[in-house]
Amino acid sequence: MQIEPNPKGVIVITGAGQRVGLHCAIALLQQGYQIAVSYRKESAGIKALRSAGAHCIYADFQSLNDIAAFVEALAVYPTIRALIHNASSWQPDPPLHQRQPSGSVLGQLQQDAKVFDAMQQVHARAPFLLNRALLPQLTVGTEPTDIVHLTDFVASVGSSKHQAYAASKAALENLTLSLARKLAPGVKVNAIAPALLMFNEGDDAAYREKALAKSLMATAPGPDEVLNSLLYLLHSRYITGRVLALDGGRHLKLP
Ligand SMILES: NC(=O)C1=CN([C@@H]2O[C@H](COP(=O)(O)OP(=O)(O)OC[C@H]3O[C@@H](n4cnc5c(N)ncnc54)[C@H](OP(=O)(O)O)[C@@H]3O)[C@@H](O)[C@H]2O)C=CC1
Ligand SMILES: Nc1nc2c(c(=O)[nH]1)N=C([C@H](O)[C@@H](O)CO)CN2
Repeated sequence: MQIEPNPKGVIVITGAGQRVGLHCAIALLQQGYQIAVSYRKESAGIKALRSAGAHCIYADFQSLNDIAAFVEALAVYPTIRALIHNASSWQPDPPLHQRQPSGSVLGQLQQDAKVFDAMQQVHARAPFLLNRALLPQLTVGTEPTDIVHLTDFVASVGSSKHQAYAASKAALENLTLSLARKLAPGVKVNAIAPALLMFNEGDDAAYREKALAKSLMATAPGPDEVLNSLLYLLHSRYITGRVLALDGGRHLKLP
């Protein structure tokens, strides 16, 4: 079965059950786009999106079977206006090991590899696979369409505690460049690289103060900043292969 094209088009957002993804999905629905999202947790956000008319599809992007099922579920749309890769897991690196004479090296490597592989799978492999699989639907019409990768400020400067996460976001930034070359002029491919956008529930006052002090603007601007950047990219007919920095001037803050 194919779904009648919505005049504003279909926007696919991954990981839209909460926070930035949810905020953007709701706002874009209100602007008249048809929205299809991926989720893992059946959250209040997903229930709200479903009742507002969004197409909510279960997918864990560490699983190739789930990625295939997600692509198959999206086959109901003959065309896709934009594909927004927001799904992400901010996992810290495991603690550095003290080598024990009797300890298992393999066990330690497995623990480290689990985090590294998870980060690459969610942030680099899944977008790479989805971009290729959904390309036919992104290249139907004559108007340019969009792929947007949500990366991170740390992709360009590294992170001592989230090395695997930062490396995987750097991989995604590099895919932005390759894909922009490959797909122009039919598809614009850009990245949005935020520094701190919003805190997590358990972040204490000391952490918040330290995190805020890292940027010149010294604020946590919230998800609207990403929405505004997305709309800017969707409305542009010229920007491709760029990384939009949403970092409050953090690049100018000396350590
Ligand atoms: N928040 C911030 O301050 C910053 C955010 N960013 C980036 O902006 C984007 C949005 O951030 P934010 O809203 O905070 O992200 P969150 O961590 O709050 O949410 C990300 C979403 O990704 C989904 N997800 C996680 N792992 C998987 C997986 N294996 N397969 C499929 N989906 C998965 C989650 O789904 P579910 O809930 O269903 O499990 C979740 O809804 C992310 O790409 C993030 O890296 C960058 C810098 C700063
Ligand atoms: N997927 C996520 N990525 C990131 C998160 C998050 O909660 N989920 N949070 C951050 C932090 O806000 C950081 O920028 C400052 O502490 C980074 N990435």
